[in-house]
Amino acid sequence: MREAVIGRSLEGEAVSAGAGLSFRDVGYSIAGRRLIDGMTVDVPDRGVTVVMGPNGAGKSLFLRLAHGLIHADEGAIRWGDAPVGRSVARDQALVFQTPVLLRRSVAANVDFVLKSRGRASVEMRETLLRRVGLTGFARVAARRLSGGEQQRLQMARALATEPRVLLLDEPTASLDPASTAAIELIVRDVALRGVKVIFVTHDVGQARRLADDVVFLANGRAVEQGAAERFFDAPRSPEADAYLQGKLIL
Ligand SMILES: Nc1ncnc2c1ncn2[C@@H]1O[C@H](COP(=O)(O)OP(=O)(O)OP(=O)(O)O)[C@@H](O)[C@H]1O
Repeated sequence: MREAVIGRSLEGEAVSAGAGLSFRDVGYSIAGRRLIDGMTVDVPDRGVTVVMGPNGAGKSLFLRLAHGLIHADEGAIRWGDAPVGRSVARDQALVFQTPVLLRRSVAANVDFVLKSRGRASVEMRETLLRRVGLTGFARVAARRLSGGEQQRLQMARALATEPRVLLLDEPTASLDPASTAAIELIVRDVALRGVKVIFVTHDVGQARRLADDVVFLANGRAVEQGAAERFFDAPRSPEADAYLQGKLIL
């Protein structure tokens, strides 16, 4: 079967860009509809950046633009000194809400990614499975795992690429609190190891637990960004204020 790409990284290939992300006046339209509109964002090169905003705000498009999966019509997107592009994307892993896995064993799922980097070994696989709390699951068919376990396996596959940047698009949206906590632990561990994390979520509690800084989007624009503590204590924009109070923004 065709392998679904969840992230790419080429060992030994130097990428000059630092992990700091900047959007400058970025525009993106589909069929004449302006979905991202003059978006300017600066994301620090360390820690966990949480991206929040109402449905349709442009969070997924933001991640896809940042990863180079789609291309801006206007403006500039850079990671450090380098424009977003293939060489930068190779240093990143992107994890979606719905796990994208091979219909094979847990071990085969991790080995596939390790092999693609020429570094498959039982030891590496076991280390990765331990990091995501799946020790002892190697021979289990991936499709037999619970939703939370599948998402942890997807995290192991992402980490197998040794990304410098981990982009997560609502990875816990369909998980129960225990599975959500497990993913959050992994995310914190990854960030402590120096990997830049950009995490899209609707869950304000989760955002408070994870965020070092926040980017808040509404209507295809970044309406607010900055340190998490300040954002949650005193949001400056009416949109973020309404969102944090659970009020619908149209
Ligand atoms: N391929 C596409 N074709 C047309 N419109 C699109 C496409 N992809 C996204 N959009 C529109 O762009 C807007 C932003 O979409 P996006 O998926 O980034 O929102 P989001 O903030 O991630 O929303 P949600 O919280 O619901 O996941 C939405 O109005 C969506 O309908």
